[in-house]
Amino acid sequence: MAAATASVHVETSLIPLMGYVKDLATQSNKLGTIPSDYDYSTIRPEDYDTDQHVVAQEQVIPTIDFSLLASNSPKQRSRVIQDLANACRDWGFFMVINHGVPEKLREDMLNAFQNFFDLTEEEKLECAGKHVLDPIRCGTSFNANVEKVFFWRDFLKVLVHPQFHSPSEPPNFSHFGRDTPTNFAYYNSEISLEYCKRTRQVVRELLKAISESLGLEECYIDKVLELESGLQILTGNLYPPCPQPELAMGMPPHSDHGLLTLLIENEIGGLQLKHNGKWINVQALPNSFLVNTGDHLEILSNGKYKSVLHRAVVNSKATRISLAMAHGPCFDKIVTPAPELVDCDKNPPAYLGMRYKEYLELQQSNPLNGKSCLDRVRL
Ligand SMILES: O=C(O)CCC(=O)C(=O)O
Ligand SMILES: [Fe+2]
Repeated sequence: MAAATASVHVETSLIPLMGYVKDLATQSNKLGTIPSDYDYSTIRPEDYDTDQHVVAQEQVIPTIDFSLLASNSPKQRSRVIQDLANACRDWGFFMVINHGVPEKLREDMLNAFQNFFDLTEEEKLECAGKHVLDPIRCGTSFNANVEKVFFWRDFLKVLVHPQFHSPSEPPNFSHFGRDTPTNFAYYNSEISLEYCKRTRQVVRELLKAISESLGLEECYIDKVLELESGLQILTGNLYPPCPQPELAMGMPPHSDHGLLTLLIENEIGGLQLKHNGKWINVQALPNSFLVNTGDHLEILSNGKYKSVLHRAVVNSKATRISLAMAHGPCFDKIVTPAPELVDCDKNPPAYLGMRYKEYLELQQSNPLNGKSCLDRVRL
């Protein structure tokens, strides 16, 4: 008991010393420079490519019309499944339109996170710097305790399924409520719960279609990975304006741990993905979800669908906020390639099985570095 208390004390004490990028940005923008420990270009030239902002020509990113998945016409549904197969195989990324999640709900979520990031450092302290798998955790960079270079990013991570958490609960968090005439909380848990439910529905439908696209039965992924109690983690990312955006990085190249991540952003772009060896700027269609395929889809599909490498670059003009909703298997599930997709002669298993919880802990407690976590289970 004493040891647990001590370790929490040590970790939380690191956060106020380092501070949030949001506060640092005000000072840096006055000076016109960033501190050297945010200069990503000197430390990771291989990722920096010396041409962070030289990206491939705009390309047409695959778009999936979600409403057609519910189509009565089998022909139309099978066309969307084929589109999903192509997107997962060739890109590991697609945009989803006509998904039915109301625009107002998305805006309310972005506002809730904006309100959270607007809190003072002291007010944020209750959510700060705990263990990587704690249900509510905010901080800066990715894992500031283990990084040599920091990223131009603050975050709030909330576990929202199978247990729903919200930073405005339990009641002792209520002092975060702004002192406005109505004294409403900065983060409305009902709105968050609704958003989580709606995005989970979208993902489970997409995964049914993706199952079919792999030649598996429709509910295969849902059943085998026990998505009824699957993990859902909501991460809000804040990227304040940066006076030297060509030197800093919001989030370094990485793949996501789960199956599919649904991302929305305020109107400011910054997400890039690696496609055919080049970085591509993602320009979101209005009201669309940006969908990344994660490491566990790569494992389950035995490498047929590779998780996409992506990163977030920053800019000097405007604050960017993104909300990434990660969806994964059940925490205790040991995920291996689907036996139906393995053939001992022609297509042997390419990944070892690992409990999803352990995988997540491994990814979150190490520096975020490309697909280094997946490499640990690659055969
Ligand atoms: O902000 C973005 O566009 C990317 C965020 C991201 O990759 C993540 O939260 O895993
Ligand atoms: Fe990501």
